[in-house]
Amino acid sequence: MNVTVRFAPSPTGNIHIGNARTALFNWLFARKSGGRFIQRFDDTDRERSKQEYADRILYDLHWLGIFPDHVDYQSKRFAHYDAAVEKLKAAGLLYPCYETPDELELKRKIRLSRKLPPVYGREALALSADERASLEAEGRKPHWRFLLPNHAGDPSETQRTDISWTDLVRGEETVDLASLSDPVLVREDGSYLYTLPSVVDDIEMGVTHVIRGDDHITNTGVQIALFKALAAEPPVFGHHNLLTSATGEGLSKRSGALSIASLRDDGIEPMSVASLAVLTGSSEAITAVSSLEELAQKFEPSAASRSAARFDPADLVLLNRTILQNMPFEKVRDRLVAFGIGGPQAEEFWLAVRGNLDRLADAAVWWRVVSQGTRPGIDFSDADRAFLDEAFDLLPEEPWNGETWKAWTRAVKDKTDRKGKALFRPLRLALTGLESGPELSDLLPLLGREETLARRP
Ligand SMILES: Nc1ncnc2c1ncn2[C@@H]1O[C@H](COP(=O)(O)OP(=O)(O)OP(=O)(O)O)[C@@H](O)[C@H]1O
Repeated sequence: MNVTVRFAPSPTGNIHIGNARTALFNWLFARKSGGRFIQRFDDTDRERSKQEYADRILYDLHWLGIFPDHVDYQSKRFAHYDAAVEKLKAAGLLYPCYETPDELELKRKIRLSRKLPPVYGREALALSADERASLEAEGRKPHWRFLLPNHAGDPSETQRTDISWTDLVRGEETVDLASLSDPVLVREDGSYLYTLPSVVDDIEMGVTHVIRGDDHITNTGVQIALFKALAAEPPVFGHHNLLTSATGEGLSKRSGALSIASLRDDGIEPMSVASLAVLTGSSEAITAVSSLEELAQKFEPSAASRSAARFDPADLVLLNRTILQNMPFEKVRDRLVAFGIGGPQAEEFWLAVRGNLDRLADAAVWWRVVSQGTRPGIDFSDADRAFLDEAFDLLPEEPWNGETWKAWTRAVKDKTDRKGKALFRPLRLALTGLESGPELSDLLPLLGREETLARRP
């Protein structure tokens, strides 16, 4: 089977980590099966949708390593939706309704008081042509509902009409259509709600697998009915659990919380974000994965758990450390240039400091420590000062390499009465101005003898 998946956000804000989970699930699924990934913008709401947001979403996806095979916009496809509407009307499956929101609310209350399910009672189906004409003469415009294939007779019947599918993530799933109102597909002003354009596009774009958040499970029941009403075979569906904030709040594009842009601005590596977005809330262990190819190997949709999972950004920093620790120089060479890190020592420098970084930008601090000379102005005690004097006198001659530090400190230990922390701490402080940091055996050759001597307090 030629797999085709899609990611279909509304371009109404910056995507957040939950949206990224959906995008990545689709991307990894496509990569695993050699399939296609369609980026489709659900921009039928012309008021709220903006091209600027669509561009930002594409930028965020590229940053994560997702490069769609095709990009499309629903706002360019209204003719296709209009054609589907005509088909449904001709089949008697889309019917005009005239109730105002207040009238609907009243009907809902009456049904509840009669202990009936609070669904739309299909009263508009019974309207005659004359009744419809007079409602329209009053100035009412119809909205259009899809006649769900449930208890085609009296909606007050309690008979169930189940729609079932085998979910890629959750296994057997069932939605009882009898518990749902006939959904509105077209509003009074002629604009489309999400349901119909999504199904028409999935059919016409040959989407074989719809993978999305479990906020869509009920929609899927309705959409499967709509696929069938349009004489199409429904795709395979998969619904993964949603991510929440660390304190359990839901995420939304409008709030901006945990947006991909904010994590990027915070200096987090794309693979830290991708690893955590995919592995959180699953039975897979959370580990730092270094490429999307490797993540695709680990990815198993059915490993996602059924309940919402908290996304803790503190975990990102831990993953980031691991990812940077294992990052080869070729992968960061160009990015280091942006921090002024380059030249013949750059690779050696990277290998010396990469184990000590929370974020790539931290490398700039170490570059300054190594290349610009640090005169930390540490107030050493007289005893430390005397010790350091003796130690600096013992600095080996060049050439220096990874063994120089060991040779030097061995000589210092033999000559002075110091060992352990009493020996290493003042040396580290004198050389870097800091109590901790990269291995001095790695830093020393980068400094060179002249610069090291210049740091003698
Ligand atoms: N918190 C979440 N965790 C995982 N997936 C999510 C989350 N929120 C949305 N999604 C998924 O992201 C995809 C795009 O959805 P959509 O554009 O509706 O985003 P949203 O953030 O829910 O919307 P809104 O613009 O209303 O904030 C959908 O497949 C949806 O299931």
